[in-house]
Amino acid sequence: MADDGMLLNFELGDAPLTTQVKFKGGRWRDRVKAQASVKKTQSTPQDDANRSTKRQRTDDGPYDRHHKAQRTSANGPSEHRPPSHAMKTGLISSGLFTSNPTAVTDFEEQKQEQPEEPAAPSNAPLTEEAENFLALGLSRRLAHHLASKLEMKAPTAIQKNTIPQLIKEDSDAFLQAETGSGKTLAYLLPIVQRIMSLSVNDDGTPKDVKVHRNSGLFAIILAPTRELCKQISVVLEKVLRCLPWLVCTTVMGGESKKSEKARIRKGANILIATPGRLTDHLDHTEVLDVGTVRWLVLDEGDRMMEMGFEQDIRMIVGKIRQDELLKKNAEGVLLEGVLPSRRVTVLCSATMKMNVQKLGEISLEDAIHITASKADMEKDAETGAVESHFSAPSQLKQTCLVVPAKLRLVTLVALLKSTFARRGAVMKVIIFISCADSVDFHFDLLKTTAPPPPPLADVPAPKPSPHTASTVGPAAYITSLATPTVLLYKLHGSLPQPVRSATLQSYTTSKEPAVLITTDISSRGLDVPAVDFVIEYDPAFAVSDHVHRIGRTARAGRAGKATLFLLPGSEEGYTSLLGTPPPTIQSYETVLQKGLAGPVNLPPPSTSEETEKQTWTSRAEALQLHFEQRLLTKPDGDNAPPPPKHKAKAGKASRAEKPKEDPLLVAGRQAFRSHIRAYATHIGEERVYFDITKLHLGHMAKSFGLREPPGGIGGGVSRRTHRPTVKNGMATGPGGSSGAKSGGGGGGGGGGKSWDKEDGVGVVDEDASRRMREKLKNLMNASSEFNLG
Ligand SMILES: Nc1ncnc2c1ncn2[C@@H]1O[C@H](COP(=O)(O)OP(=O)(O)OP(=O)(O)O)[C@@H](O)[C@H]1O
Repeated sequence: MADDGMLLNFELGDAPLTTQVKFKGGRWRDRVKAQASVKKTQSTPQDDANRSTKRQRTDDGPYDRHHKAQRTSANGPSEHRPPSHAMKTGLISSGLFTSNPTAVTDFEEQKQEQPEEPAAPSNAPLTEEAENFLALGLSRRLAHHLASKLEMKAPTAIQKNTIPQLIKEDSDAFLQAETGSGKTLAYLLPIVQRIMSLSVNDDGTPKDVKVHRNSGLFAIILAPTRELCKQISVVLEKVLRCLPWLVCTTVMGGESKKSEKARIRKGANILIATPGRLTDHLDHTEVLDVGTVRWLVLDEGDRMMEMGFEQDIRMIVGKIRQDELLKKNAEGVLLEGVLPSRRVTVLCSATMKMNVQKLGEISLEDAIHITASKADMEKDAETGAVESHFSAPSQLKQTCLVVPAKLRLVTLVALLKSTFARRGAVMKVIIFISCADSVDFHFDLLKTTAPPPPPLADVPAPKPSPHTASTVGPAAYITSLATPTVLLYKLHGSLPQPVRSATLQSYTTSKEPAVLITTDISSRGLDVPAVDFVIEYDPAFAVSDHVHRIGRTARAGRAGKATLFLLPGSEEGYTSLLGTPPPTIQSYETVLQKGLAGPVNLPPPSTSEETEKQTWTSRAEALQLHFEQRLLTKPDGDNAPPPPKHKAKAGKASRAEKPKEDPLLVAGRQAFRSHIRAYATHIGEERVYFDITKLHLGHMAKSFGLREPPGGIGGGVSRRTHRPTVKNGMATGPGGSSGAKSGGGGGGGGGGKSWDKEDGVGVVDEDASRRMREKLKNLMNASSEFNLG
């Protein structure tokens, strides 16, 4: 799974936490009844078995772990609500609205600070009267093709500043502009224009020189993910339709190397590649000649560095330089005057960090910094410094939802339900989740378990694609009378490439409202223009990733909304990093009230009178209870029968005879573990907001439909009382074996240095965290970039 091989240096223990449930409100008799019933419902037969087994494991250390107390509400919503339906029927598993930490933000005060007027789009194309592609130096043929076939009549600001520069000058360039501002065409159009000029005069008449696919490879474009490579190649193919003698091709992990070799042999003028696969071809595909390469574009350069492609990029740059020197003598005549006399490197990113500067040092020489705003460019040229411009498109409406951990899942459902309440208002949503296991789990949880409706006699049923059978399905819970069908999609780096491509294609072209649940694999460059709403259910590992994630909406001047889920307390401080104006902070109660104003379709169907009478709080409780019960259902649909008491106490022997668990429960536990591990990989500067020691694991487990946190997060490692020794970068010490793998409930605790927290949760040091983050990202985003085959 996605986090295989993750090494942890903290111990959260696998002992179950007993959830302290306090019921408030209603009659005391109801409270006592509910308390008694929760004890009964919380203690499932399976839990009993687990607990008794764990108590016998003396090597696991104490299991009565102390958790940091969070600020709890003195008068949460439950204070004034009537006893809910679930309470009356004795079905409560634990108080959803009790013992929750309260937000530190003053919502009322914050509301008043918000500007009333929506901002004008900052990444839209300019007006036709002000600018056009002809004036920027593109040929009539190309400009006409853009206007007539691609409906692009005027450039965007970054295109306006980049195209003339790259057509006239041969200096390296660093393009930095907001997400969705048209950077792809900003670097593609000048390259195509100059290659075209080899064989066509300015007035459109042909030259004597005939350029064709075998004339040489003139440009290489590197991108971090296969999805992005594919997307760039689609855009380029559309542009090249007016110049059919020019050819582009792609090489990327997950595709057949044999067919890639065959395409290279046939000849191409522009190559789009992932760095790993290109270095592989440079090593093994003799026919790949990079001696004529005049442009090297590094799209999403910072991401490539984060993903550990530095060595590959060094190798590619070195190889092009070396072959360039050899080639100059042989074919200099053909290229002279029209193509750049030297290799031009173009770096491209919406965000810039130190690692991009490093990338610049590897590949750029005297690069000019091109941004969408001339004022920024002039300032940078004056000061000689390249400033970080981290901003989201101004028309993008950002909100933060401060949700206590226990209420996260029901709030997500309520948010989606109200999003699709009006037909056609929102067509495409993306939900970002921290790791692949959690994506899998939420996809399975939120999709319907009902069989598909029988096909109508006179309408042939559409043939389901074998590639999307496990990644696309109709959603449950979030549909409404107005929007009876919402399709759910999942996408992450652990899926096979054909599945990834087919899923993305199906999501992009879906005519039904669609929700894509995904990891950061979809955060960079992905251009699905119709995305109206981005939900960051788990915050990004770094604020720059947040900028890219929310940038999947509000593209090219369109409107868009983004909502970030935060936990009450220190996470709220994260909003200070999110630019100006800061996002509006919303209360989860508003979302729940709106989303659960009407009944949620939960089996078994209740009478309409019964569901109509429910309040939003009781609907939320019923929904949470429903999720928890789904996880406790045996695969055959029955609830697990209680095992005989003697078996529960029988220690090891009983483990072999455990009743079969629901796959959803197994997935929920795995998702929880991976999520907690992923949480520890927030970058150092932001860990003050995302402090793993402040997470309430019991509450967080509830958001995975679990009644208690599963074991095995740093499993098998005893509580540390003194520092482990560090060997070869791996921590060893009591209970932790160097190099042991985590995951699947077992595992070890290598990889870190400090274990200095009283509560047994080790602090992850910066270096270990970086390694973990890299590893996680690699696994999430480009797992098979490194498994070329
Ligand atoms: N001149 C233009 N007129 C109209 N639409 C345009 C123009 N240029 C680009 N677009 C559209 O804008 C959208 C965003 O373009 P692109 O993907 O190149 O943005 P980007 O700046 O690379 O974004 P990101 O940083 O998120 O990768 C695309 O759908 C593209 O078709």
